Amino acid sequence: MRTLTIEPLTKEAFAPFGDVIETDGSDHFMINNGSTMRFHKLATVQTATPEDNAIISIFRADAQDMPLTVSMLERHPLGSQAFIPLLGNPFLIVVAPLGDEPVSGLVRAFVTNGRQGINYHRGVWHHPVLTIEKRDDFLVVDRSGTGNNCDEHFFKEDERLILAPHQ
Ligand SMILES: NC(=O)N[C@@H](O)C(=O)O
Ligand code: NI
Repeated sequence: MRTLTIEPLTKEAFAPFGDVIETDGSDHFMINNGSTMRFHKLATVQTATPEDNAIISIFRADAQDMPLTVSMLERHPLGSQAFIPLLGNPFLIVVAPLGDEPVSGLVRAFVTNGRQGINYHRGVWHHPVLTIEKRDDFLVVDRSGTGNNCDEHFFKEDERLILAPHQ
């Protein structure tokens, strides 16, 4: 099984998968009579139909045992999904490009710097949220509406991958 190289998260590297939500290097302008800096339109919430809603949730996620065998990825065909860390901790991301199924050889892993969130675009294959801390809180912005919005793909045994952040 291939051990994933864990790349530092950057807007450029993550562009095929979605947006990086961060102040560093982002467009901004002053508002509120000069008392507030607005980092504007860092990501767009994607939905599928006019009846859909963009909703805001909090995920309190417990750490997976590491090293982790990545045996599955999921995608949300009807909407984007954003994870914004509430406690300032780095977290791990495992993604694969759009397609009918994730391609094991194209799976990539990233680690955030604690000041970054991400917004998976519609249909981007990703692993369910992966903390580095024992437990961590995320603000999550995603789509609510009718129909199935979560496809899961389970890799064949020889396609599975290893995520080993502490080595
Ligand atoms: N199932 C759910 O709401 N969470 C996943 O989509 C995830 O990416 O963690
Ligand atoms: Ni998801």
